[in-house]
Amino acid sequence: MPQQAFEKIGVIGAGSMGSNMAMLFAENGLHVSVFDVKAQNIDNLAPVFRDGLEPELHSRIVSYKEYPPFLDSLGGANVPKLFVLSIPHGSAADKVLEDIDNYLCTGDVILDGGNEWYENAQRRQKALQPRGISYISMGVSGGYQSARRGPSISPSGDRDALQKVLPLLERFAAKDPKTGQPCVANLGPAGCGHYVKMVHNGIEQGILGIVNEAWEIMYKCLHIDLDEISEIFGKWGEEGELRRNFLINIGAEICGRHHPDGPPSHVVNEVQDKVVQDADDSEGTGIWSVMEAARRHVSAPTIASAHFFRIASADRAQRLMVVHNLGESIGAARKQHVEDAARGEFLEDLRLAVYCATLASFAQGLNLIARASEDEGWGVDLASCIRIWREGCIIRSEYIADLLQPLLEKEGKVTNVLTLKRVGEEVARTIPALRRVVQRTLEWNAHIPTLSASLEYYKYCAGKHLPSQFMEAELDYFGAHSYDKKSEGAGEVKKGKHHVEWKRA
Ligand SMILES: NC(=O)C1=CN([C@@H]2O[C@H](COP(=O)(O)OP(=O)(O)OC[C@H]3O[C@@H](n4cnc5c(N)ncnc54)[C@H](OP(=O)(O)O)[C@@H]3O)[C@@H](O)[C@H]2O)C=CC1
Ligand SMILES: O=C(CO)[C@H](O)[C@H](O)COP(=O)(O)O
Repeated sequence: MPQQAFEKIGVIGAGSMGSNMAMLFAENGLHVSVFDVKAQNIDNLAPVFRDGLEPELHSRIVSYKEYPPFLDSLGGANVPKLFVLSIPHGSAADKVLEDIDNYLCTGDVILDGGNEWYENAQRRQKALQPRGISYISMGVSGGYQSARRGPSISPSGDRDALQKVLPLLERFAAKDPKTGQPCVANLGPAGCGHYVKMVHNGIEQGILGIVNEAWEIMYKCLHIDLDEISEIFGKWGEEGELRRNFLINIGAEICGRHHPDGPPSHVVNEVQDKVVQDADDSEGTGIWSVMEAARRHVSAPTIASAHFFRIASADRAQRLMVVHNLGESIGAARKQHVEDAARGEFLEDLRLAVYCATLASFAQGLNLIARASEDEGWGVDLASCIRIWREGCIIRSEYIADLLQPLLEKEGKVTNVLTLKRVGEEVARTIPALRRVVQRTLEWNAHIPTLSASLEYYKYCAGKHLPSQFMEAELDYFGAHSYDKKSEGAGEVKKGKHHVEWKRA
């Protein structure tokens, strides 16, 4: 029997995501109650909702500074309620669940829309399930603009509860402009929705690094002015391999944005070169993606290099001490003179290099999801991940989605995206451009941790004879770690059978 759909939703956490989702829920026919721990945050919402919503919807959202009236507005302690949490990861959600515990009852559904560590989500789901309360691990992507207009959503958890809320989430989610399909899918059991969102952010971190490096090469090395870079990014984002690539599209807008008042100046030029959200622990997904890749033995150097670059960027004061110690020239990108004709050719190489490296970031992320899904028995469908990332999210990239979705749908279970024939053809077609860009920009001393790591990734993944032959011998020399012999074929991922007494102890 179909369950009665919810008519009300309680949004807990009225920050940039929560407040915008509240308005979108109101537009999707729900009565919305909003709560935040800080009274000031609730006071700040009044003008936001007044200006952001059509007048006839104003009465659909009511904000609360205390839990009891907030929870009563949703029906109180004995009526099944729908919540969405949009708060920082970690202890905040545990505190919320503790605070509202007396009001929770069988049939309640809690959508955790934060960037949560998947094991926290699994723990909460396990604790609430015996009481008939469904905790849904719900990745939400696309930043606050998408929270307002339609995000990409990766929910997972109790199947019946998800069945009940999926029609609402399908209305709420971004729609693929090609097919009109909502960018949401039930990804599997508890925790994996947050895992997929974590990896989305890992891939995002890789692409942010790649685009960042392309920007420096154009701006600092080739001395292209920002308005022209805006046009270049604009063209890249219109057609070809980078079409409708969100981070390229917004790169065009960022480079073209001038201060409206005063003498002409670009906003991006006043931005300090620090990315701090990993280092101040406000965001965990980048860190966890790197940890998970290492823990599950999945090679993900594009994602990891972008991450370590960000960490080094965060503490500018410490960096300046290193600059003082090592000298300025070591870390400074150098200006180059490139003839006009050669410049066009180089920019085309750069465009393809950005694509080739972006494909590496996707491959690494998908391989990580595949491995985690296998380890945990989640059964995550990689094609569904690509489908829900087609619109509304930060890593949306039409060409890559058009390439990967049909391949993954056809193949079903894939453990390594680089083994797919069409992906191989794409890498073969574009890696020469990536190689040329890395080669030249290395000479220019540009910062290219992510581009160069992506090149090396392809090189070692496609290496028939790796120098690790020598590494294995060294490991055997000092650690008696033993090795497999070439004559024995590929063998398993297991300790070898042979040891040589290289030197007596
Ligand atoms: N910003 C983005 O682009 C995206 C963010 N996310 C995730 O969504 C979640 C919310 O992000 P965002 O809106 O950007 O963050 P904000 O900091 O803007 O909002 C979080 C809100 O939750 C409040 N809060 C903190 N602790 C509690 C609590 N225990 N109970 C109730 N409210 C609480 C905060 O109050 P206070 O002001 O006191 O801190 C704040 O108002 C995070 O998990 C984030 O990682 C997901 C996708 C995109
Ligand atoms: O979740 C997000 C987008 O999807 C948030 O924007 C988040 O802040 C991204 O952080 P990071 O780049 O550190 O992963």
